[in-house]
Amino acid sequence: MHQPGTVSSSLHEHVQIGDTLLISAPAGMFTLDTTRTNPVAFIAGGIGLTPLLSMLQTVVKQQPERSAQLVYAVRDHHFHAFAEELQQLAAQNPAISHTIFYENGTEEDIEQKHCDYVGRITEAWLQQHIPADAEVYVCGPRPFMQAMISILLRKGITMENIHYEVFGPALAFSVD
Ligand SMILES: NC(=O)C1=CN([C@@H]2O[C@H](COP(=O)(O)OP(=O)(O)OC[C@H]3O[C@@H](n4cnc5c(N)ncnc54)[C@H](O)[C@@H]3O)[C@@H](O)[C@H]2O)C=CC1
Repeated sequence: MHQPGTVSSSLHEHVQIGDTLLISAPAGMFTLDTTRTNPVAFIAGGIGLTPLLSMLQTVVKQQPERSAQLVYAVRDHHFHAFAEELQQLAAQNPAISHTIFYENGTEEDIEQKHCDYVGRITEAWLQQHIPADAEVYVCGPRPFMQAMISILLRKGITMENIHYEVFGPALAFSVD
């Protein structure tokens, strides 16, 4: 069987607590463009939330006036990451909004304000809530990104304003 994640597997198998590691600074293309001032939307699926939360924190620090929204799709409350951080970030920053979708949620989850909607992010919701002039960052499982980017393109947002990150080879990635 193919072993996924060469680096993570090696870390799990060989590195011990207390070991000293030589690491380089982070690098990559999936970074927030803070020269832009148009509204920014972060669309996260599952653990794809992690880089987007970091970008949202950067908006708060460096562009507090910039309108920013986080849309987060996750299976249910067991998988809901950084719930408190997100609540606090949104509560302390009027320019930020966040919307949570629980794929397998219940009406009780909505009543208890764990999530806003039950089910996946819908085309109708994105069409209505993502501003046409938004800069959009998408990160999640491949089928999720394909679905989200296809909707954004149908909405008229151009690829120039859509940013996404595929973990591993990007060869199989295409949109409708
Ligand atoms: N950018 C990347 O390359 C990323 C890759 N992954 C990989 O994806 C796999 C699953 O990651 P999990 O965090 O467990 O995510 P997951 O499988 O729990 O999915 C998260 C949410 O995405 C939504 N979703 C999934 N497929 C969809 C589709 N076809 N259309 C619309 N919405 C959809 C659902 O609301 C679901 O609850 C892992 O192997 C992970 O490594 C995860 C995040 C980022």
